[in-house]
Amino acid sequence: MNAMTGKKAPAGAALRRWEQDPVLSVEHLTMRFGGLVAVGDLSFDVGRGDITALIGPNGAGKTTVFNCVTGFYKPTEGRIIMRHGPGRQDDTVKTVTDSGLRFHKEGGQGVYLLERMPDHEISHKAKVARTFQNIRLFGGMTCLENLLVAQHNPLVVASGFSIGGILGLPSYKKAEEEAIERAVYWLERTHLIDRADDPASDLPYGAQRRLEIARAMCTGPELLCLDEPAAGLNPRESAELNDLLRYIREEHGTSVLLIEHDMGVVMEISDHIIVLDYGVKISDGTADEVKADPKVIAAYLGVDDEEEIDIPEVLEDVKEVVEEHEEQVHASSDVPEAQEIVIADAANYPGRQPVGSIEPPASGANNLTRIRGIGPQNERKLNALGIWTFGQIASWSAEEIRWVGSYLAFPGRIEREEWVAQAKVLAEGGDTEFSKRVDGGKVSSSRAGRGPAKGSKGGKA
Ligand SMILES: Nc1ncnc2c1ncn2[C@@H]1O[C@H](COP(=O)(O)OP(=O)(O)OP(=O)(O)O)[C@@H](O)[C@H]1O
Repeated sequence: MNAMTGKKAPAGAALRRWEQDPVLSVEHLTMRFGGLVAVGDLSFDVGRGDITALIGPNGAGKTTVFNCVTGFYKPTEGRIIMRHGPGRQDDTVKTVTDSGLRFHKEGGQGVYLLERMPDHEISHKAKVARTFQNIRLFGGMTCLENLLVAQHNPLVVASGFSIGGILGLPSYKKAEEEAIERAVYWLERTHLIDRADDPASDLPYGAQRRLEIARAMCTGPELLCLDEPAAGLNPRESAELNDLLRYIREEHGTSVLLIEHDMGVVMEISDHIIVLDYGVKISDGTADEVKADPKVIAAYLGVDDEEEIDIPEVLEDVKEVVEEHEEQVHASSDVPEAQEIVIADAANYPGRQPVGSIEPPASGANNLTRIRGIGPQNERKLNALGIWTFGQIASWSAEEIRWVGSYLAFPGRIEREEWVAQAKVLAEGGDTEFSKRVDGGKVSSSRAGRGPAKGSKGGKA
């Protein structure tokens, strides 16, 4: 079956590379919103290991396709097949379709019918990861924390849904170490390792885009779906993005499906381009084929030679996009649901505070995320140790610094001694450059301002 046409390829007709070995096939996809047909009877294949671009004018239906593939929308009609392992696996696809099951996997192979699966299964079982048009990082968490939270699922599984975690089982410790290793790897690959301890909302726009990709890659996807990854990037950042996507494909064999308006990016890196207009496919082929297609030129690339670009207007648009984005980051600065805290080596804790003080001291807790390098995840772990105030951190002994460093298992670039120095200033009621930015709302934090953590709870020892 040919996903482009929905028909069997005529005898003798050579299948395109992406038709022979598709990681994803979208077949006869239709999505209606009331009377509006956002996507109509759309079929295409995404080749394994390819960079595939979905392009088209505004409102063509690209994001709707992404939302159907990643389970945010249930399609009105159609089938979306994700495959692990080589080839079309037509027999398995038929068996799964006829059986009414959602997927079948065996050995290294698997067939997943995404239109039947909830979004969390699409990411964890079918291994499809995505980024969004408007960045959706946890702005108040550090870069490293954002990448650890993305791997929440394997950690929960390794902890036997928390019981093992509380007991500090080796499987949990190992999974935690692997999660950190993976996070550090992707921070290095995306040139963000020096910002590991900084809140995500404190990064420049282009760096946040890279962090989103790093976060998606931490889940070990087979297919990475990127919604306008180059939006708002300057030419240097766009070139870096191209290199990163090529690296992801070449070194990890991850297939990439992207929506992109930046034709420089699309034409340079895409192996395969699908063009939509009004929810319908108007072209499908290599960059050279699509560029030469009169339908595409008419619908999309056809810019009148006489037409002049109004630079001030473009800059105004960019400003709007950036402002909208900043609002989004601040809006999404909530900390996701807390995980159980593990204190595996509690008996050897050299600190003066009792381990596992669940409640803050009567005098109130400080907002420890005003210390640069302590994000909300670390703050919770410190609270679970009974550390609630700047004064406590300011008085850490060298031994305690070492112990806490290993407890947090946090390969931060900001030395613990630097935390202690900041804590000393804050404990005296002073400010640091960073705390001023937190207090001024310029950096998202676990909570607003300088005051005590109301209703804050630590984990169990
Ligand atoms: N949840 C929804 N409810 C109603 N209409 C929707 C919904 N989502 C999308 N649409 C409509 O479907 C059509 C396709 O929208 P979509 O966002 O998929 O286009 P797009 O190609 O991604 O556009 P852009 O490039 O501007 O992001 C548009 O007319 C849009 O208004």
